[in-house]
Amino acid sequence: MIRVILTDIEGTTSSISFVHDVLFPYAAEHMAAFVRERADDPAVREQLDAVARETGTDARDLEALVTVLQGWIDEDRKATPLKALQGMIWEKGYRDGDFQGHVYDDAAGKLREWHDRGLRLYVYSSGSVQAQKLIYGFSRCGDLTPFFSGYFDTRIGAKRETAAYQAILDDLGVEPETVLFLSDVTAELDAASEAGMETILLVRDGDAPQTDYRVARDFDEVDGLMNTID
Ligand SMILES: CSCCC(=O)C(=O)COP(=O)(O)O
Ligand SMILES: [Mg+2]
Repeated sequence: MIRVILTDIEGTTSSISFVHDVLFPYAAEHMAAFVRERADDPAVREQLDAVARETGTDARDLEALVTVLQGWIDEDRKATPLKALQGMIWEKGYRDGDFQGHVYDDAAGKLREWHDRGLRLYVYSSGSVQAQKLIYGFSRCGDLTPFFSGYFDTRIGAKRETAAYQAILDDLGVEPETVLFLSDVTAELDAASEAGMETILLVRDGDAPQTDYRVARDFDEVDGLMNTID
């Protein structure tokens, strides 16, 4: 019986285009100024040092670090220091009202309903925990953060690695078959099911791929499929 729902963000609760056409360009536009202005802030410095270590770049060469980070944004690299810096940059955009977090109506409705039914809800995204709290806290459907019991990002591991899902299970202290993982990426479902979790593939747009996974078009269909899982 499912007691915990672990959800992906991009392509699952939220549209891919919001992340790629609004969030990523905003971070790209503001990255250089942010790094220049905030490089001495210990939280920012920690991430810049991590970028420098990972790439062999001089940690004091801010322009070179920005070039690396812009390249990572362009290739959608799920690198923890980039994700941390993006979260810090997006905070201003949300607070200034430049954009609201995109969450599908069906997702917002079911998150509330599942929470009220006593299910425990968690997020697992490549976006940093700060970015996760922002997209749900400043969502177009209102503040959804009260529905979540916790958040996981790439600091627990990469989303296509089984070890990350095992680490999440250890952290939650629950049996794998009581956890339902929702994602639009089959490689992530492969890793989660290898760890013993139940899974549903979200296909928000277009044709469903040939797959053995349960497929849902939205969270109303997820809710229906959940009843078929023992
Ligand atoms: C937290 S919103 C930004 C999401 C993000 O940065 C990203 O790379 C998408 O990752 P996901 O694991 O949600 O597909
Ligand atoms: Mg996704």
